[in-house]
Amino acid sequence: MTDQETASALDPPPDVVARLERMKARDVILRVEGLDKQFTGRGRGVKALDGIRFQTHRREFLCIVGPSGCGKSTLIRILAGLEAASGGVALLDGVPITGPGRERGMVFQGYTLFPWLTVKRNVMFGLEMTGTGRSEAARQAGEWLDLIGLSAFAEAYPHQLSGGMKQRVAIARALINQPRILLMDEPFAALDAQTRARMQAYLLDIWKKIDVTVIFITHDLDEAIYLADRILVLSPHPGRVQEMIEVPLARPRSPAQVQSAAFRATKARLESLIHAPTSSAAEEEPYPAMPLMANVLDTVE
Ligand SMILES: Nc1ncnc2c1ncn2[C@@H]1O[C@H](COP(=O)(O)OP(=O)(O)OP(=O)(O)O)[C@@H](O)[C@H]1O
Repeated sequence: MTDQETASALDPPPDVVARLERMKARDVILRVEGLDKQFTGRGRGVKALDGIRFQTHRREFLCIVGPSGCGKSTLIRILAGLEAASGGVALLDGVPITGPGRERGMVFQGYTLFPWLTVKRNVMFGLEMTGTGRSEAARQAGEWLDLIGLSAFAEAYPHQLSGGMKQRVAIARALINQPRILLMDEPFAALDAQTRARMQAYLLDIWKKIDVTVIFITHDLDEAIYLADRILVLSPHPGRVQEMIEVPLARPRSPAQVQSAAFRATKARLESLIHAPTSSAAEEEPYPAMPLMANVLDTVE
């Protein structure tokens, strides 16, 4: 693809423009203004985030990508209220985030189900914690288990489930409290490629059916393009907003779109941003040349 072909493939077609316009006409649900994070401690401090600024609209699917160490997890932990910012503010429906809250659901990479509770009790947990009676919590958990196709496993324990099933339960557990935002930090990274593809399609299916905004961190550019309305690209050392990219692909998404010019152009654009040389002083050192081990007498290349 020439640069010109890439540029024109990045222009969304009219139906995608119209959908993105409808999305931007919805209320802003999350506004992040000048967010900084400085880790202090023994030795020198680390500036993880510097002046992060963006906003998401209700029912948007926003992915966040960037090189390792650019502060993606730090950012989502601040949005979850698990970490305090050093400066700036994140506002959910206009209210500053100062700690965890039930209007934010979370799904992380590690399987975070309680191993000593059954699948159904895991899903009920959030409701019971916020004061819903056990029978009502059980009724709602039953509905969610139907929705995620795991009713037959209601009385099973997490160790009896596959990785994909565990993450489906984790998603149901996060959504049962009807959060405004679902925060996902590499939720499918530990799954094999086939299960991961099924989980992506499955997540889009749920997202379509309920009123929730998704913020999804991933290392996988194909995953980001397949899922997102827009992709926030961060640069490292310290993490800064590099670009917000509108994904020029129609919905519903399908695996066949991976072959399209728009998909390939978006991936090329993301790769050029993420692998661009940085002028930062904290740039990674090249690996030193490695000597052969003393007992290696021939070469393999
Ligand atoms: N608790 C902490 N104390 C000190 N430094 C930290 C802490 N947590 C993260 N950092 C530093 O902040 C920077 C951003 O880390 P973070 O884990 O948010 O990046 P990331 O983009 O999620 O990385 P990865 O893609 O590898 O998961 C890194 O330089 C990291 O070493």
